[in-house]
Amino acid sequence: MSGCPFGGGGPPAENGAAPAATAGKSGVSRRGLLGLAGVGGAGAVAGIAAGLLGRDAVEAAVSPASNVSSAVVPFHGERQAGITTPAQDRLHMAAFDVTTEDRAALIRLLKDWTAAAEAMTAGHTTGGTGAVEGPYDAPPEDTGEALDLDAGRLTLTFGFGAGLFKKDGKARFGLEGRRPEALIDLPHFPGDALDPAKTGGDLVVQACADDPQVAVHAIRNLARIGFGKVRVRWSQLGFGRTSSTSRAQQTPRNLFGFKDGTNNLKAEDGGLLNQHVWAGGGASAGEAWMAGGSYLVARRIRMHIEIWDRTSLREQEALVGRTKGTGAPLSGGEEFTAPNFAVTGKNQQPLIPLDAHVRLAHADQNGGVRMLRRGYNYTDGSDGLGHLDAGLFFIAFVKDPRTHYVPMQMAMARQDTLALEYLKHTGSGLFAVPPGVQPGGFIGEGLFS
Ligand SMILES: C=CC1=C(C)c2cc3[nH]c(cc4nc(cc5[nH]c(cc1n2)c(C)c5CCC(=O)O)C(CCC(=O)O)=C4C)c(C)c3C=C
Ligand SMILES: [Fe+2]
Repeated sequence: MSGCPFGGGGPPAENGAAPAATAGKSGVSRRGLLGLAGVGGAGAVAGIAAGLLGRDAVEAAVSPASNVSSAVVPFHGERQAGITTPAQDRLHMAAFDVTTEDRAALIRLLKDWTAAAEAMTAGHTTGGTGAVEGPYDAPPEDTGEALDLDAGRLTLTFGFGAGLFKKDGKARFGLEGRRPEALIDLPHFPGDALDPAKTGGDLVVQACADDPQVAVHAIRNLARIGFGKVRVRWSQLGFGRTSSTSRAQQTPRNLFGFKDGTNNLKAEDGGLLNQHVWAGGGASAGEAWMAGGSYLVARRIRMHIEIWDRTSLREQEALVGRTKGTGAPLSGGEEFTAPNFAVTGKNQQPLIPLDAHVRLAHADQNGGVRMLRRGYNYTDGSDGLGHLDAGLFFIAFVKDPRTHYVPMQMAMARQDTLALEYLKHTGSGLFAVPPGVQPGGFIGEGLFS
């Protein structure tokens, strides 16, 4: 761990941000604010900070969580971090229902979340006084469990659900005409067994980090800041990324034991990202705020691992269409060899079966569309019937879910034997992820301008 993340060097960021060194803060220290506290008391600090110094000064005054990580992923940038930035190993995602109907309160929340996200992704505590420097008789501004931990490459990625725009037939927050057409209500897919308590949400926050405590701390503090304005609808912990988002990363494995993420879109795929991941400005002026953003599809997919574990290796490989050991396609070669769907074996049957997952998911079968997958394994205890509630928390970022997710999911739900016999979708969400935040701006600013 090194010195201040705003002062040091750093590699170029992959979210279009300047390196940490130039991302830029003026560097008012927490100690400086505490000096003010001596004049008016710590309680006055918040008022001074919020009212007189302005948000930049408050942001700059965040207190270091202790050591500052060299592993800081810049929060600011053209795109939000947590999409093409290298996938970390831990996830805590939370969806929130917005309980206030006050537009100003919602904007205030997004500004407060921005300030907290800037602080936490830099390895700092939240608020002007952090976890232990505030008034003794008031709850601390930061919950404290990340003290002594570094930034852990924390990324916080924010998205807006359909319920932010309209709920129970009523437009909300003056956002009529601003809902992007691509932010559809996902259709019911055959076999869906969605739990309403694990589905939907007006806002989503994806927290990814190297350390689960860092990710959990981040969501917890955002929920605390949102008290009285938002309520957690569902949250999901994940471990063991199930995708690579950079060619520098080794392909990880899912809970079926297979390499997952081999043929994922990766940060290095520049032009393809424009084609398949980054959203355009939409057909109407009202949705221009989404240009450069993306759409996040989340699906909680339970895997029937006990049945899988009694399935032969031959059958497992046929279901996936790749070998379990190396991840090579069944048509031959090594992990990154392109699958050949035409080649047949001794019995004239295709080496990659017609119902294999990789065949049905491949761009050739889906009008050329691709997606950037960024999912995680999960286990949430057991179901009381002797089975683990385990699976894959599928996350994908796509340019437009109508073309880049729904048709592929529909085909899988109908024809993919892996999906039909071994998977059950129990939760779901679709969120519009706005472009990145610039210094001095706030999350989703364009939506409110
Ligand atoms: C609708 C999209 C997809 C869902 C849902 C999905 C679920 C799912 N996938 C696996 C395991 C693997 N998937 C692999 C490849 C793959 N999967 C999708 C899409 C969905 N998967 C795509 C687009 C691809 C790439 C296809 C290609 O272009 O070749 C693989 C192979 C390795 C890889 O390329 O990543 C595995 C293994 C599980 C277990 C699962 C649900 C629990
Ligand atoms: Fe897949």
